[in-house]
Amino acid sequence: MSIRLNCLSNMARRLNCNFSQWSSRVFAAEFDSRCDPVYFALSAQTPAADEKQSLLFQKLFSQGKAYSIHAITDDRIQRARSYSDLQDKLVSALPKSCNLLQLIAFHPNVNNSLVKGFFIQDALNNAETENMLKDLVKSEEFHLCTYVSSEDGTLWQQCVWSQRGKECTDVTKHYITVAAKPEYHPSLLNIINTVVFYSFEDAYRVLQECKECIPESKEVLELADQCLKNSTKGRFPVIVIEGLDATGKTTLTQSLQEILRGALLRSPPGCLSQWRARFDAEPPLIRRAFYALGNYISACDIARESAKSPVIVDRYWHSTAAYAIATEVGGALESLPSSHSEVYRWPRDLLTPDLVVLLTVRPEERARRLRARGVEKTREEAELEANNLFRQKVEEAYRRIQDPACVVIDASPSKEEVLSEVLLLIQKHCNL
Ligand SMILES: Nc1ncnc2c1ncn2[C@@H]1O[C@H](COP(=O)(O)OP(=O)(O)O)[C@@H](O)[C@H]1O
Ligand SMILES: Nc1ccn([C@H]2C[C@H](O)[C@@H](COP(=O)(O)OP(=O)(O)O)O2)c(=O)n1
Repeated sequence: MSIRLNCLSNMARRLNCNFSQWSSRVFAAEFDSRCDPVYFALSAQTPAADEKQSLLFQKLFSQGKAYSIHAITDDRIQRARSYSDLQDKLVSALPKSCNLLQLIAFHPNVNNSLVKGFFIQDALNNAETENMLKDLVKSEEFHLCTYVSSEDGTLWQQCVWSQRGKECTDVTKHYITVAAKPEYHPSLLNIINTVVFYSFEDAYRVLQECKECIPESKEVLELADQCLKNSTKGRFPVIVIEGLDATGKTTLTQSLQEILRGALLRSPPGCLSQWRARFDAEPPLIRRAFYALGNYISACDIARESAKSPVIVDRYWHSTAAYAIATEVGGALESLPSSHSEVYRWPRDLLTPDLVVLLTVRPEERARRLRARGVEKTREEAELEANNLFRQKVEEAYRRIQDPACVVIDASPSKEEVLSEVLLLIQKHCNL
């Protein structure tokens, strides 16, 4: 995997890559999101042979032939979209003998230094694989490396491939050494301003940069332009109901609206519904900026309505941040940023509700509710199984968000019991 992504912006510099610019990057190849990645770095000098290291590297590099590839561009929108395109191309076109791993390169402790790519193990050393990857490099959008061992198989080198005229040749070689496991999972480096946005301007800027490639962005930006950036809450309480799918948000918010004679709003607001699927299909940078702007647009409605009556909101900032963090952070529950991390802070310029209630339900009860909704049993069970870790991560991220923190309610009991518990909470927190 190249180490130079955000340093080099043109072909000339790519061919004459300066080793010092990228030697400090660490690479992480992930076999399975539940296990630690294999961390490695590059070295200009021949490293001392090390038995443990060579065993680790054999697992990575010696399965037939190994390659790494990533998109090259300084433009963050293009880079995010190229990564998604590359993933689609690799998944559909690589021979079945290939094993596709996530490979990330990063500068330890440097925010937003993370570059995503792929590591490919081709057990059968298939000519088709190499041809396909070389074709991708010809587009000059991607950067390709191969990995070769010394004759005795104890040392490994990374060869950087480049397109020269019509030929694809290896231009530079560097030794590979084991890198220390970083204190935090490297995915944490790319949360702030890449998947979670802490101001209107930061989210707005992403969609502005998308205007050319996603024309729908202009319409979303126009709606955002109409909303007051610092919407001030009225005198009536604002109550947000949060929770995973099928925890009972719709049921509860409707009952609360009736009982409190309030306004029922949601984020993203109805005016964005027509573009939701469009932005859901985009990479996290763009998709999450869309949801972040949705909160600011909802905040305008909340400000207006809370001058007239209590306001109940179905999902808001907690959902935006919790899903974004849980999706971005690879690995186990323990990989989530620690409770006091700044990623759990509330955006300074976003209207703050009086109460945020998080509905949680036991997994069996959630499965029962989904069944009652008519979701096919086997598919739903498979989904639950596959997403169990993800669901735990989202729920844990919800619980860690601060100022305001959410009040957690067990929503497994009957609808009436859940409603009366939440009404008690509202009385206590909102003087109603
Ligand atoms: N407390 C409850 N006890 C039993 N079933 C419930 C309860 N709350 C909601 N449900 C049912 O669970 C399903 C999911 O609820 P819903 O309100 O649509 O959740 P969400 O909006 O969070 O996806 C619906 O069929 C609903 O009738
Ligand atoms: N305010 C919000 C609401 C939803 N989201 C995102 C977070 C998740 O990716 C999805 C969850 O939406 P989902 O369709 O499961 O939820 P509902 O069925 O609308 O309750 O939307 C958000 O980022 N911000």
